[in-house]
Amino acid sequence: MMRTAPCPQLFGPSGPLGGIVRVPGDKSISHRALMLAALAVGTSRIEGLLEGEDVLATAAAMRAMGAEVVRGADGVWTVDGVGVGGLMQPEQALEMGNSGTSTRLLAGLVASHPITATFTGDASLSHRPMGRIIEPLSAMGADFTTSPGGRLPMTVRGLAPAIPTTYRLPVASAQVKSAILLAGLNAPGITRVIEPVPTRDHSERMLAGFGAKLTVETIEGVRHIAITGEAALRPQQIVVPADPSSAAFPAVAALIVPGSAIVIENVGINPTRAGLFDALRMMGADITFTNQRDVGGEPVADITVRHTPLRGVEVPPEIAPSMIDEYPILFVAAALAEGRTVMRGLAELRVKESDRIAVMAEGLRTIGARVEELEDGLIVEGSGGEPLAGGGTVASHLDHRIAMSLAVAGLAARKAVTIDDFSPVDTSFPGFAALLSGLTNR
Ligand SMILES: O=C(O)C1=C[C@@H](OP(=O)(O)O)[C@@H](O)[C@H](O)C1
Ligand SMILES: C=C(OP(=O)(O)O)C(=O)O
Repeated sequence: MMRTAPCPQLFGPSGPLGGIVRVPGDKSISHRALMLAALAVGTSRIEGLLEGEDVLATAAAMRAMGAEVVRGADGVWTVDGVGVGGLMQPEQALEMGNSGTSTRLLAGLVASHPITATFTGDASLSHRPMGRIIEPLSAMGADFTTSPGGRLPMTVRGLAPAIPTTYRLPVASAQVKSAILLAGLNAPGITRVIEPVPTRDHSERMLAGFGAKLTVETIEGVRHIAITGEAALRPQQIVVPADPSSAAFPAVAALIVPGSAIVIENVGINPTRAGLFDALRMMGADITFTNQRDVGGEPVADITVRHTPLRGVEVPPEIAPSMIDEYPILFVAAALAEGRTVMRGLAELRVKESDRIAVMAEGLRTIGARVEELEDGLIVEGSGGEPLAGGGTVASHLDHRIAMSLAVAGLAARKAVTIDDFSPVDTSFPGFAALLSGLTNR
C-alpha cells in the first residue's frame, strides 16, 4: 500500500467513447460490508467488493482486530466475524493509507470496545481533521491522543461499556454519523444521531440488514436515527453495486466528447448518492436509467449516457451532500458547458484528500479553463463545447478524484494533459485507465 515514486500519466484528445462497461464496487458500501461482517457471529460472503487500497486498508484492520477476512479465488470475500464486543486489541498501528472513511468509521468501532488502537496514514490523510469524530466519541467515553490540530497519528482508547449519546451533526458528514452509530452498536441502551441535512445512508441500510435495531424518523426534514446497542449481528450475503462516484468519470467523459454513447451497468443510484446525475440533467445531459432494481437493499440501474452539449446552471447547494465527491468531475463538465456554472455550499471539499476547490481551480486554469474560486465553491465559465487548450502538467495532490477528473478533461482538450502522479487512483478505481482506453479505442 505504501507508494514509492510518483507515476505520471498522459491523457490526450479522444475520439467518441462507446461500449458497455462495469466500474468497480461501491467504496462506501465495501467498507461497511467488511466492518459489519467482522462484527457478526458467523460467516458472511461479500460479492463485488471494491479491491481498492482504501477498502484493503479496512480489510487489514478488521483482520488485525481478530476477524478472519479472506478473498476467494472467485473474487468473493468471506468474513468470519468476532461478534459485537469481540474486537481484539491490534498488535500494531492500523495503517489507513489515504482513507478517511476507514479511519473515522473504525475509530467509532474501537471507541466502544475495551481496546486501544493507533491510526496512521499518508501525507494527505495526516492533514485531515479528526476533531469531528473525537467530540462525539469522547462523549461516549473514548479517550483520544492526536497530533496537533486533531490530526493523525491518533490513538483511540475505547471504553466498554460505552455511554450512549445523542448527537446533532454540526456538519453534513456520513462518516461522523456512521462513526457514532458504529460506536453505538456496542453501547448499552440507545444512541441517537440527529441529522439536519441528509447524507449517504448506507450505514443505516446495512446495519438494519445485519439485524441491528435501528429506526429512522424524519421530523420536519430532520432525520432522527436511533440504534439499540449490544446488538447481535447476523452474517449476510452481500452484493456490492458499482460505485456511482466511479461511474461519474466515464459518464462525464461520454457527455463531453462528441459522438459518444456508453452504458455503465449495475450502478448504485441511492438518492443520497445520485445528485451528480440530477445536476448533469439540469445542464441538459442525456442520461437514462434502465433496468432499475434492488440489489442487497440498495437501488441499482444501468446508466446510458450520450454526448450532449451542456449549459451552465446554478447547482442548488442543498444537493451537495448527495454528490459531494463528484464536484471535481462536475467542474470539468462545467468547463465544457455553454455559459456559467455556479457551485456553492462546498466548504467540505476543502478537507477531503486535497483542498478540492483550490486544487481543481489550479488544474483547470493550467489547461485553459476559466474559473473563479469562492470560499465555499467555484464559478466556471464554460467553453461552449470548444476543446480546452490542455498541454500542461497538473498535480493530483495525493487525490484520486483530482487525478481522474483532470484525466477526463484531457480527453476533451486540444493537447494531452499530464497528471504528475496517477497512482492515487488505485485507492478507489483500480483499472481506471484501462477502462477508459477500452471505451475510447474501439
Ligand atoms: O461515509 C462515507 O463512506 C463517505 C462519506 C463522505 O465523507 P464525509 O462524511 O466526510 O462527507 C465522502 O466524501 C467519502 O468519500 C465517503
Ligand atoms: C473523500 C473521499 O474518501 P475518504 O474520505 O474515505 O478518504 C473520496 O473518496 O472522495
